[in-house]
Amino acid sequence: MSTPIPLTRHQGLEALELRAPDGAAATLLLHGAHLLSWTPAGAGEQLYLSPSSAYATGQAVRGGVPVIFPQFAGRGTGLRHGFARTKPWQLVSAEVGSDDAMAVLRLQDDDATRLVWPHRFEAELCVRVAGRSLEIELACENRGEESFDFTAALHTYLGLGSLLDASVRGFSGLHYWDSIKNSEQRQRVDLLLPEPPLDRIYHQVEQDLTLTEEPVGRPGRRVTIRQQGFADAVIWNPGAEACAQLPDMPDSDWQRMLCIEAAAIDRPIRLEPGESWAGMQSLVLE
Ligand SMILES: O=P(O)(O)OC[C@H]1O[C@@H](O)[C@H](O)[C@@H](O)[C@@H]1O
Repeated sequence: MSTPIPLTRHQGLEALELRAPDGAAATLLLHGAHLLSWTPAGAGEQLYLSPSSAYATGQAVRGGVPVIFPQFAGRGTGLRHGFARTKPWQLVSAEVGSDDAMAVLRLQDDDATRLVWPHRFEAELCVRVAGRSLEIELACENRGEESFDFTAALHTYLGLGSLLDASVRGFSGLHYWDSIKNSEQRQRVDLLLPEPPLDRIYHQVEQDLTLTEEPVGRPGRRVTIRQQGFADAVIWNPGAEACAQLPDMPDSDWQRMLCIEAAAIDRPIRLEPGESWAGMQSLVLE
């Protein structure tokens, strides 16, 4: 048995409040299919959301989980980080099940998207919360008559008490592109103590990543991050200087976030007519 979730409004935009029977919850905007909030059952907010973010048509929200499609960053001739994060998506379904809450949103090509990316496509984003877990799945189908390539990411902003207490594990032996040093590097140790500015694209990420926060005298936190269908993982923190240049983020908030993104960048996804692809990022609060 399932119960439909009604559309509501958040910051003046259409939104869905997902709440599973066990209390796990998430807030999803139709604008950009942007996930703003994730609170696992019995726990607090896990995502960073900028208090100075804009909520307006054509603008991207700073924080939560922006959907990056069909272009990652400036790697192409299209819009930086693609158009998906600034377009209105359509509601396909949203319901509370016996042990979860789930929503599916859809984006199709239109005159505006074909102007910047001349392809016919149908993308879907599915968000599911249950207990201590969050699953975000992005899928895309080629609805046209020619093949196309795209890059994509689920640009997850994890919220932190303090970056100083945070570490990430799971990168040992991986090669990465350091976008700040503009060079390819290899990570030898497993442990990453984020020292911003940090902007890396790790390749061939097959193992789970673990974000740990260990504040002195306060309870710690561990989130396991798994990805499927996405070969790369991006770690990004702007640091003090670049954060001060961001109009939609308070100057000191780089200390309160770390982006861990499931991404397909290094080898763009190629879809032949009629073909489809799906990639998922799942997060579990231990
Ligand atoms: O400011 P934007 O467009 O949301 O991008 C934020 C960051 O997104 C990350 O994914 C990129 O690796 C960074 O280079 C970029 O600065």
